[in-house]
Amino acid sequence: MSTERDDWPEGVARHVLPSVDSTMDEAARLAPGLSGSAWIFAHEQTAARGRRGRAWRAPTGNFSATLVMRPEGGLGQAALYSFVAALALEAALAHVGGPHARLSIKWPNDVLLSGGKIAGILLESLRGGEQIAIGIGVNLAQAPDRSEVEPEAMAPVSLIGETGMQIAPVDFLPMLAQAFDHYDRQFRDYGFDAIRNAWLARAARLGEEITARVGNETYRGTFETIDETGALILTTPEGRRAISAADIFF
Ligand SMILES: O=C(O)CCCC[C@@H]1SC[C@@H]2NC(=O)N[C@@H]21
Repeated sequence: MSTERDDWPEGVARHVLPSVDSTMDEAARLAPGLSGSAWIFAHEQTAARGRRGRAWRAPTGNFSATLVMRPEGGLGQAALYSFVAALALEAALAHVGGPHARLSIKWPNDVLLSGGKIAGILLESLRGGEQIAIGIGVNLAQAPDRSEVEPEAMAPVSLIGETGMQIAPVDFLPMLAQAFDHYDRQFRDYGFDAIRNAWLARAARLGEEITARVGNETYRGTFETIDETGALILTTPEGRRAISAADIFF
């Protein structure tokens, strides 16, 4: 189903499914027939996945969707969309969570609420990078148990648990789609600098000591900034390091 309403970005398609294996898989199936952007939303996913092959629990009541789009600047720019998506997600959650919701973004794209992980973003390239799939899962109603995630990972939290606010996942979709459209326009009009500045204003632990795990190596240092490629800049006792992929621990 594809519809358009006033609270929905112009020219963007919407597919609403009762249940699906993973909205990422559905995105890959639909992508060849999509000329523009499309949000694929599911009330429930039975085989959702997270980053690095981890499983992702997506029960009814939590938000699950994937945006399929053609990235500005091709595959080279595609990874920067994870910052665009994180900003959009933070904005949509701020809208729902109200002024007291303590939101921040953990590099590169985990949105935190009250210091716990409320949402995850998974970016995959489709059809050789011609299109990208940006999968977003939000614990609106339920968070997995602490024992279900790695011991060093951020504690999972839910919107309802931290703020008492309740929103149906399907009602969260237009808020997120509009917020994404807003930051996507900023990216297209003003480049990554605009996104980078907005992202840094919301960054968790900026200027503080953090740990980055890159494969088997672990680096501890001060989180200085992110560069024009989105890499995390860490000042360690051995010098300045640009890290483009890592697990981050506080
Ligand atoms: O590991 C993470 O933090 C990323 C989690 C991404 C989960 C979302 S839910 C919607 C989309 N479909 C999936 O199978 N995964 C993503």
